[in-house]
Formats: sequence, structure tokens, C-alpha cells
Amino acid sequence: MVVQSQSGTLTHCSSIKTCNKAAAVFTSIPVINLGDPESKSLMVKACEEYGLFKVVNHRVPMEFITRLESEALGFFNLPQSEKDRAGPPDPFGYGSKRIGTNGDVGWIEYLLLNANPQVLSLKTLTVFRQNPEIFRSAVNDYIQAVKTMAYEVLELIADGLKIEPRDALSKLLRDENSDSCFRLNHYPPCPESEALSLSGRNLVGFGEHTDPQIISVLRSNNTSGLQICLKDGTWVSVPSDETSFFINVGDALQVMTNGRLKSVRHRVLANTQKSRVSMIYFGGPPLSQKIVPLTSLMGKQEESLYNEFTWSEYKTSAYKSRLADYRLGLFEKTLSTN
Ligand SMILES: C=C1C[C@]23C[C@@]1(O)CC[C@H]2[C@@]12CC[C@H](O)[C@@](C)(C(=O)O1)[C@H]2[C@@H]3C(=O)O
Ligand SMILES: O=C(O)CCC(=O)C(=O)O
Ligand SMILES: [Fe+2]
Repeated sequence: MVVQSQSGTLTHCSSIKTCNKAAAVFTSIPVINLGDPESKSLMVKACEEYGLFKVVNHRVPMEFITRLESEALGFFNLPQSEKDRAGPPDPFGYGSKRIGTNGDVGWIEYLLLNANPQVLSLKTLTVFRQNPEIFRSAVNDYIQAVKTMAYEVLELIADGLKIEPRDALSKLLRDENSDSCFRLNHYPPCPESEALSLSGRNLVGFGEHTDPQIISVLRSNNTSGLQICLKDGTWVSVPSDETSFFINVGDALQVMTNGRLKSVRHRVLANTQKSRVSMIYFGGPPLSQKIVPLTSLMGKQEESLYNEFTWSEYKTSAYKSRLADYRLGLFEKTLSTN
């Protein structure tokens, strides 16, 4: 199937997966007000049940969000040949359709960046040769504000779980060697997939997966597409909200809480009419960090469900896997029953 998309990119969708369209709207999504004294226990409950919640009253200036969104659209609307100069993503840079290096594809184009302001890829900045500083400052202001919120969220989660000290999780992201990254995703509308849609199928923008890091902080424009998988295996659509943030529990946080908090399986479906722009900060620990259950969380006789590994080992293994793989499986212990 050949598609002429609005932005003139992403012209073939024949190799991209489809999935069953019918998904209920996730109306009971936990909404956490950061100013609410109950927020810590509500967050923990949401992470145990869904691995995802929405944050309001987050104090990230709307101006930072809209400025970065408009810079991102400015980039994605450039001619394909210009955008390609910022690629391939190895691991940072511009990518189109291919996600990772192991054969996954989706109806998407994106920019993957280091979340450390000092290391903003030169390759990416060369595309902004008119105004690289404007792009750099839009990215840095946004990331800085979102990081501050991510630290607060992790401290509230630690409080809610009675983890001591309360910065046991947030310090891993605050660390100057934290291995965090940032992603700008663009899902152009795919009018051709309307035909598919009529037969009850949908084109996949970003295939199902869990995020490997500690937490991910996601913001999108008002175009829906994000879905999460509930404990019973059903998929539900998360209504978009351009003024709020969505927090995902990642695999590393699942391990550090010995499985109490669950990393959430999620995916994005392409839209037939509107383009979706999302920006995600993936908060990861330093490469040398051991990913083990936090001692202050473990019961007296409680054993770790996982073999010991460092973030570097997990990341290496994750980046060899396909998007939909259950990556923690390789690190689970086979515990004896007696
Ligand atoms: C297929 C892949 C893409 C990914 C690396 C991987 O091998 C498996 C994990 C994928 C993921 C999902 C969350 C983030 O978007 C991401 C940047 C990450 O850290 O892990 C992507 C990786 C990617 O796009 O390179
Ligand atoms: O673009 C989105 O809304 C989510 C993408 C995602 O899950 C990811 O980049 O890991
Ligand atoms: Fe994700």
C-alpha cells in the first residue's frame, strides 16, 4: 500500500502491523493533583493497579510545552532530505518508521535525544542551522521542568511506599550520570488507513511494549492514540489531554519494588485524520547502577524475584530485543516453592 501523507513522508505502510480496533475508553484513569496531600497513596495505588496515571497541577509552564511542540512541528514539517540529515538514530537522531534496530516498524517519525543538556546531539542541531539555539533552549527548558516534576513524583512514590530515604529513587535520575533520554514522536495522519479502519483494524504507530527505564513522563497534543493493556489483558484508549502529563512505570521500577509496581504495556495507534505529537522523558539510572529491590521495601523473609543486574546489562539486553518482547523474563528468578 502506498500512502501520500500530508508531510510527504512515511509513504509505505504495507509492512506496518495492524491491530484490533475495538478498545474501550479508559474513563477511570487515575488523575493525581500534585498539590493533594493524598497524592502519594493515590500514586502508589495507580502504579500497582495500572502502572500509569495522569498528573495535573504539575507546575510545568504551558509556555515551555507549546514552544517545544511548535519547534518539533517545525522540524517534522521540513523536507524529508533535510530531516534525514539528522539521522539515523544511532542511538540519537532522527528516525522514520524503523523503531530500534531489530526489525520493528510503525507509522511514526521521531527524534531521539540525550536528556542531558550538555550532550544534545550535534547531528540533530545541524538541521536547525538557522536557529539551533532556539531549538536547544526549547528542549532544555522543557526537559529541566519535566525532570523537576519527575523527581517530585518519585519522592511521593517513595513516601507512599515508605521507602527510606525518600530520595532513594529520585537520586538516580538526579545523578549527573543518569542514563535518561528524550523522544519527540510525530504520527502523521494516515488517511489510507481509513479503509483498514472500516474493517475493524487499525494501523500501529508505535507497537506494544513496556519502557525499560524507571519512569517515563509523556505529554501529547490533543490527538488520541495511546492505549494501555490492563491486568486482564484488555486494551483501553487513554483520552488525550494536552495540559497534563502521563507517568508510566518502567521495568527498572518494577524490579526495584520487587514487582509491587508494574511496568505498563502500552502502544500508539495511528489516526486517520489528525497528527499526533508526543514528547517523552525516559528517566533512567546511571549505567553502573545495580537494579535490585530496595531493602527498605522488602519484608523480613522476602526474596528478590529477580537475579541481580546493572542498568547497563539490562539496557544492552533490552536493545537486542524486539519491541513487544517481555524483557524482564530473562532476569526473573525461578523461585523454589518450599
Ligand atoms: C525495539 C526497540 C526500540 C527501543 C529499543 C528496543 O530494542 C526495545 C525497547 C525500545 C524502547 C521503548 C521505550 C523508549 O521509546 C526507547 C527509547 C527505549 O529506551 O526503549 C525505545 C528504544 C528505541 O526506540 O531505540
Ligand atoms: O508517542 C507516544 O504517545 C508514546 C510513545 C512511546 O511509548 C515511546 O516512545 O516509548
Ligand atoms: Fe513507551
